Amino acid sequence: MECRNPKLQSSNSSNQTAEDDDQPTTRRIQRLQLHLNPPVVPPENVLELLSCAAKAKLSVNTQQLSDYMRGKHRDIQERIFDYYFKSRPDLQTPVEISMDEHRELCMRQLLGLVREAGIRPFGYVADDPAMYFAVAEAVGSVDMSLGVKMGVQYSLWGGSVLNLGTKKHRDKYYEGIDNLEYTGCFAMTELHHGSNVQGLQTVATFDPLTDEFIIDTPNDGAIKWWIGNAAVHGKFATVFAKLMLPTHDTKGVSDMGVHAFIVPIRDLKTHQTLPGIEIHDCGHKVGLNGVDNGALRFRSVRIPRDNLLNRFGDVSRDGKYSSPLLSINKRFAATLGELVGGRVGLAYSSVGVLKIASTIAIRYSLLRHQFGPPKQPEVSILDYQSHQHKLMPMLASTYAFHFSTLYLVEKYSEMKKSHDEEVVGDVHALSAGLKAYVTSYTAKSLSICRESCGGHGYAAVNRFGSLRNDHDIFQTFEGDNTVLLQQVAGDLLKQYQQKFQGGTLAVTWNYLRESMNSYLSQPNPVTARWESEDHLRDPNFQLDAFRYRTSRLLQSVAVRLRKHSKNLGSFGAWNRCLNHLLTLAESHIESVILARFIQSVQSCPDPSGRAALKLVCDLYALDRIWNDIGTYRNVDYVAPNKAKAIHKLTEYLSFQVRNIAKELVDSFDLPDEVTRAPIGMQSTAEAYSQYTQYVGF
Ligand SMILES: Cc1cc2nc3c(=O)[nH]c(=O)nc-3n(C[C@H](O)[C@H](O)[C@H](O)COP(=O)(O)OP(=O)(O)OC[C@H]3O[C@@H](n4cnc5c(N)ncnc54)[C@H](O)[C@@H]3O)c2cc1C
Repeated sequence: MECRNPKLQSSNSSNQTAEDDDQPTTRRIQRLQLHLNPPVVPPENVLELLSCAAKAKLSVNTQQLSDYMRGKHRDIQERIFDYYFKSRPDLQTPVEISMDEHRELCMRQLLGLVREAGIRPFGYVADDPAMYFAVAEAVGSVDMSLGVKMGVQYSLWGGSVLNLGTKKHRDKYYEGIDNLEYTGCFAMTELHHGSNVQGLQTVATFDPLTDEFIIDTPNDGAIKWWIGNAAVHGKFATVFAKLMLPTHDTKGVSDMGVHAFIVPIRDLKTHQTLPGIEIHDCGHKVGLNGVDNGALRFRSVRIPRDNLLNRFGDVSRDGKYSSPLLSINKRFAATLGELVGGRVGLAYSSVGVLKIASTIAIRYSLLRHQFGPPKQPEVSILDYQSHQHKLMPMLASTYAFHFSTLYLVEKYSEMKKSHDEEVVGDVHALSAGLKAYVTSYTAKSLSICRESCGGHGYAAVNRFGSLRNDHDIFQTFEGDNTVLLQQVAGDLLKQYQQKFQGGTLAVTWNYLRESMNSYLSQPNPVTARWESEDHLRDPNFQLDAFRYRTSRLLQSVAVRLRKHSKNLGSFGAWNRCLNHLLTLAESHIESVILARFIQSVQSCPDPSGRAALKLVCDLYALDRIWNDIGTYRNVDYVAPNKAKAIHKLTEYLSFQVRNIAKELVDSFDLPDEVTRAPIGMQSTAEAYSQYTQYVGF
């Protein structure tokens, strides 16, 4: 593509002069840098990618790019779309629907999927997680409430039985969970405690006389709250409660920590609420009203000893406790660790939502024409620089997240097979970080998409309202994002300490080994001034910038924590540095996302697709650097001239991406039934007519 930005051209040529002035030193430092930070992309490949991306007009082979993107599980997604949109259009969710009708419809949608379309998600939870996440993404795009309801049934309730229970539980419950006879809930959260799971107050006391546990809600704060499937459809609940064992000392009982128990809540035949259980409806929500969230109170509810999900801790007939894990903290970590699948699914589905929203917004922005030069046709609103600024980095991020969440799913599947400790650690931190980062980004982007479509973006039929309302809670459930980012920061600090004690680093953190070394020296004053397009678009520079920032944040927060701990204690010091820690976690996740994106660009077999991805990847990287330019400037990693060049190039790349924006959203390969917004139809010729028909013309 021709460089149509004269300012950029002149700045590039002047860069050349600046570099030439200093050539011998520059080369020496470059060599030194290459030694310290081996390049992720060999220089000859960088040139090839750049020359492709710089061609006069990028022509994208949508089919090939789409084939590269869609991965292995497209067939099952097509089966799901065919079922809901072709065979059973009566199961589609209308734009206007009451809460009660929506809940019933959602249940029928799920029953239809399992019993009529013959898709059995539970088998995938057990044996093929990547397939399960593909199913979840597809049903979520039919109706996000359906995606969440399915998640509650199979990933949360079913997953707790599979992952926290043992063979006896699997034998007894698998079939019923799979065929939806045993509908169930995952009852962890209480009125007074959500994120702080160790603060739960529900108790399960062992009664050795009857060989039962007695489940009790000791006060109003311990009422289980927000429990999906509880208000209407659930027959069982996995209840998280403190396990109390009788002792022969003065205390009388001993608290063994939070464990999970299967508690029947409704009669299997009559569906009546069982004795001792009180259920109320959490009522109408901001979104996801197809899911029946309820509140549960237990009054001395007796369940057999066998209902303890006993993989990480068991109680014998005579009331003795045993566990392969020695401390309460270890058992707690192992229990929660088994639940990361939900986070992986949310991160993955959130990218699906972002694809739908950005597709609608970009297609409409191409179609919509407003104003123009005097006496000339009006221009597409996507030709406005401000509009490109709103939507093109978002499109680039969507691609970036696509590849990183695919990677997360791969890693999660590997973890489920190998149980390798290093992979487990990596998946825990990566799933927490990506879930938090991606869902927060998508939530913000949904508002930007609505706004970028003007008034028509506000019509419910054009989807942004329901997408935004339904998706919003992705930031909170399965781990609040702010809390999850702290886990990532905590993990980074642990890795940092290990590094200085000579330990090994987990896979995703490996880069710290090199970048911490380069961090310890001051930024190079010569490279800080390099501003040529070739340099700024070199993935080695981009990754180095991301990793440098993370290393610096990590090193400085470690020093601050140490300093504040002396006076404030570790809790107070952590709180004093909290914003710093959150920035560190985000910075690390951005580095991981960029590294995956760069690898995915290189692996794309089709040259036209590779060039398009390279362009989009550069925009992702430079936009993020520009967003945080203050940090880079403060430490002189980037000199003023380079900061200016980064800004100019980011705007120019947005403009270049705009020119292939249609092909890039088409490559997401979302059928019109999935986007469903009249203003976001694939064929722009139809968009206005669909919309006018919808209102009755
Ligand atoms: C629609 C919906 C469905 C749900 N489904 C289920 C379900 O099926 N089963 C279930 O068990 N639960 C469910 N939940 C509950 C959900 O998991 C909790 O809402 C979530 O864990 C957060 O807990 P909380 O709401 O108590 O928020 P809190 O933990 O009270 O957090 C409130 C705010 O405080 C901040 N905060 C908290 N701790 C810290 C900290 N250490 N540092 C900094 N900031 C902090 C958070 O960032 C947040 O902004 C659901 C909730 C909703 C709304």
